[in-house]
Amino acid sequence: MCGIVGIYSHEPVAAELYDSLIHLQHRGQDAAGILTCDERFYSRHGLGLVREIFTPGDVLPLKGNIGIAHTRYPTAGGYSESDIQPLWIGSPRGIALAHNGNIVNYPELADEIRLKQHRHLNSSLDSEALLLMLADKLATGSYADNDDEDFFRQLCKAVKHIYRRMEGSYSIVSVVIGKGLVAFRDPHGIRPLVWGERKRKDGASDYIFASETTAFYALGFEPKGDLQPGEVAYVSRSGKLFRQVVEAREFRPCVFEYVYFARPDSTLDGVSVYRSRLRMGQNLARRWKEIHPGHIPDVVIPAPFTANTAALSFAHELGVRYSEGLYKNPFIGRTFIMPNQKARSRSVRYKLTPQRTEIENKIVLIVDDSIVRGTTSREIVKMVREFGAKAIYFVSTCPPIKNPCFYGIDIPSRAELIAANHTEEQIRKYLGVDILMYQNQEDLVEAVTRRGQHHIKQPCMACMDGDYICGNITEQKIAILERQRETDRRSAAEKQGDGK
Ligand SMILES: O=P(O)(O)OC[C@H]1O[C@H](OP(=O)(O)OP(=O)(O)O)[C@H](O)[C@@H]1O
Ligand SMILES: NC(=O)CC[C@H](N)C(=O)O
Ligand SMILES: [Mg+2]
Repeated sequence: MCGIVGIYSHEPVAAELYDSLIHLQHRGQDAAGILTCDERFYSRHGLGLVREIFTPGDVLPLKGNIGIAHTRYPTAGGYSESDIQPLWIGSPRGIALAHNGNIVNYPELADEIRLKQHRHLNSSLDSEALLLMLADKLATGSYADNDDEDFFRQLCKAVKHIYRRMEGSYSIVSVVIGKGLVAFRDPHGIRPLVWGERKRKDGASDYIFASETTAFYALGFEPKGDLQPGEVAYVSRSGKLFRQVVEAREFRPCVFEYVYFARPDSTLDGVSVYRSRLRMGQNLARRWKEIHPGHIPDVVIPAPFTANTAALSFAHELGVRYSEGLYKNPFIGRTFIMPNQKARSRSVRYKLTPQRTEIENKIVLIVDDSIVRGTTSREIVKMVREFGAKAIYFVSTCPPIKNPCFYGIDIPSRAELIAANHTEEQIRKYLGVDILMYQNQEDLVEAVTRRGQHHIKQPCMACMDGDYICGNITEQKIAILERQRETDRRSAAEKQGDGK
């Protein structure tokens, strides 16, 4: 679930792209890159966290008033330098691109590119196939010609072709040398893409397109909303904004953005992430009272950080004390998006410290946003037991995750999903808790859609209900995709000298 950003400004953009990446760090911790342009591209990238990769001395020489940046959480390919984004090519024109999402039919498209078009793919990234297809369709015309309307028409045709051929999820920011900044969102709107405007004193405007609104306030951009499913936006070199929906299909924004991925201060597709998490906690507490009326805990403790918001409303609804009984070291990153199981397991104990005063001799109810592999929950329960809890209840604001995601969350195989292979009773025993309760799917959707100016009828929750909106995901295809990602990851881990 990478973070992407593109900025068109009247001043150099590199520093603002860096600042945006800091505000999108929660979406990807593996690698990051910044690319700017004037008459040529300037780029800098590396493996690791944004602060580890760039020094001011790296960022300031990146010239130009237009640029894009990316923070990566891999869902395809490996973890090597060649898979870092933004990607760019020099012919035709000079086009660069950053991608959030995952292209399901990448293997077929890659074969076509290699075997039929005899073109070279320099990475194992699905995003590269998208870049080549976009470049191909923009190959006519010249960058000397200055007709922005003409270019936008050509761009819309190119993106429409991508919509017809590329199955999966993709929110894209791109720069075309000599032309300007481009952004588009797949026709189902699976991954988020928001935009903002900053009016200058001279009346001109700067524009930003990003995965989330998180950096807008700091950079002085006013949030203007979301790109619609199937919408293309273009800011020409002279600063004119063009927007057009070229092909909308059934809108299916990913529900897991609200559950876990997005930062709580973001508003995505008209719904406040923070408020949706409060409603998740409220709905879950109402069910708890219905299903387990005699089991009122002494204290409600979140599995920090993401679950904090839902735990707050859960405790409020139950009339029980909310307590930060597990302290999370803020300097350690998110566990779930770490690339391998060894790193994830090690990390839970390393970053969380139980507080005896909040746990000992108490009936503790732990709220987490999700139980995916069960790594976090099992480890936390052990820690809370060690600190003397009398009984432990565990609730998850996300229903059981039983199916792989092929649209941008790196859970591509059922083998690693605890709920795909175990009953709730088995999971309860595995976690070592007295009561385990999951949110149900209806209550989750209700929590996301209850308020806000939005058009969400049914979010994508394929990981819970198996309803895959695109990519012709059959049982046979699932098996192929599971094997393929497993091979990718294994070879990446071998290169890193690390087991899975
Ligand atoms: O069942 P698992 O595979 O362990 O995954 C689920 C856990 O991972 C995430 O936390 P994470 O530590 O990534 O980050 P957070 O601080 O945002 O909660 C999520 O919030 C759950 O706690
Ligand atoms: N999480 C994402 O959006 C990943 C984008 C792209 N598929 C990659 O692996 O880099
Ligand atoms: Mg967590």
